[in-house]
Parts: sequence; C-alpha cells; structure tokens
Amino acid sequence: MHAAILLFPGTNRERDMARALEVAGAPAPVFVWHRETTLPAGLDLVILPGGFSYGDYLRSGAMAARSPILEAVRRFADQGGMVLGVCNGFQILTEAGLLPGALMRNRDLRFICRCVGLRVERTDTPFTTRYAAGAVLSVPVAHHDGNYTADDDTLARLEGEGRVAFRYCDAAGVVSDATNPNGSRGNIAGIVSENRRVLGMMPHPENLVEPALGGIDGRPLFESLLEALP
Ligand SMILES: NC(=O)CC[C@H](N)C(=O)O
Repeated sequence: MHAAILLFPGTNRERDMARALEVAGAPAPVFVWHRETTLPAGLDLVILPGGFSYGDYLRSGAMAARSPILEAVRRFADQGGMVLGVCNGFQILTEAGLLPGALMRNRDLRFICRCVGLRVERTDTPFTTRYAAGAVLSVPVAHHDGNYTADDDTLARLEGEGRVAFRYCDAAGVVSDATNPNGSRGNIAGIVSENRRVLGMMPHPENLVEPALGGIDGRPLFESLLEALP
C-alpha cells in the first residue's frame, strides 16, 4: 500500500495517522504539503488527517479545500483512487465537493472531546471489511463542527445507496437522538462516495489502534485498507 498523508497549515493528526498505518503493518506513508499540485506517482491511498487547517477560519475545511493539492486529489479520486478524510479531513472533502453534505457547528455549540459509540453500518466498503456488520465501537471525537447535514434528497440517496458507513450510537448499539453527540442528521458519523472509495468520518480511528491509547477499535479500519491495497 502506497499512502500519502496531506499536510495543511494547522493539520495536527498526521503523525497519529502514520502510526496507525504502521501498527496495521502498512509501509511508511509520504507526507505531501498542500501547495503541491501533483501527488507522487504510484499512490493508492490519500489521507486527509484531522486538525485545524487555517485555524478553521471562514468554515472548517473551507480554505484547505481550495488548496492546489485538492485538484490533484480530485483527479486521483476520479480515477478510482482511495481517499480517507478524518474529522478536519472529512470537512475538507465536503467543502471540496468530493463528498456530499456539510459539517456544521455542533448542536450544543460546544467543542466535544470524548469517546462516542459508533455503529458499523456497512462492511461492503474497502475501509470496513475487517469489522463485523453492526459492530459497536467506542472511538474518540474532537470537534466543534461535526454536525453532519445534507438536503432531504441527498440524505435519501445516501441511505438508499447504503453509503452511511458509521452512525453514532450508545454502548448497546442503539441509534437515537439521545445517542447523537453533535446533532448530525440520521446520527451520521461517516459516509462513502458513490464508488465507495472515498470515506469521510468525524471520529478518529487513528487514535485507537493500540492498547496504550485506550483500545484498538480503530485498528480494523487500517487493516481493511491494507487488505484492499496489498
Ligand atoms: N480534530 C479535528 O480534526 C477538528 C476538526 C475541526 N477543526 C473542528 O473542530 O470541527
């Protein structure tokens, strides 16, 4: 697997991502600065990590989405390349139009930093094959703009096409308003693109890949990637 991790001014989870790939047994990724206009040849995965690109000015991810490297990422995705965006990475992907919808301010207008319940909705994406269908995970979130929204048609399409990869739930896997940390429509925590090769999610699987971090619920995501991209 040849992965690149993109860097924007204010990105802060790039090392966590690199460590998660290492723990899963993947080769070391390359880091690519946002002002580059091309991606290295032979890549099969581009990762947009979390952080506070451009200090979240304007809207989270809005300025990063206009970086030169995003044009290259768009071409890469158009050709079937795999892209993973976590937290600020998810925000950048929606702002760039690579995934539908938008991440708005959390319902309670507060920054949330804690573990949340997460239900695996789909195992038929290259990011989730190593999870059991319906598995309930506990994964950290750290965001103030994680409130996923989309218009009714888009939402119906995402649901109808089975593109909701993860939903917020409680420890028993129950999905309800009470188990929704940020107000996301349909408790949506992560979605995939039409071809299922672009995943955006707000929780941080890269921060839960070894027992010293408090658990390993995030590890299967990276193992799934390694299986898809041997
Ligand atoms: N951890 C992150 O990537 C944070 C994302 C974004 N800056 C927010 O607070 O919503």
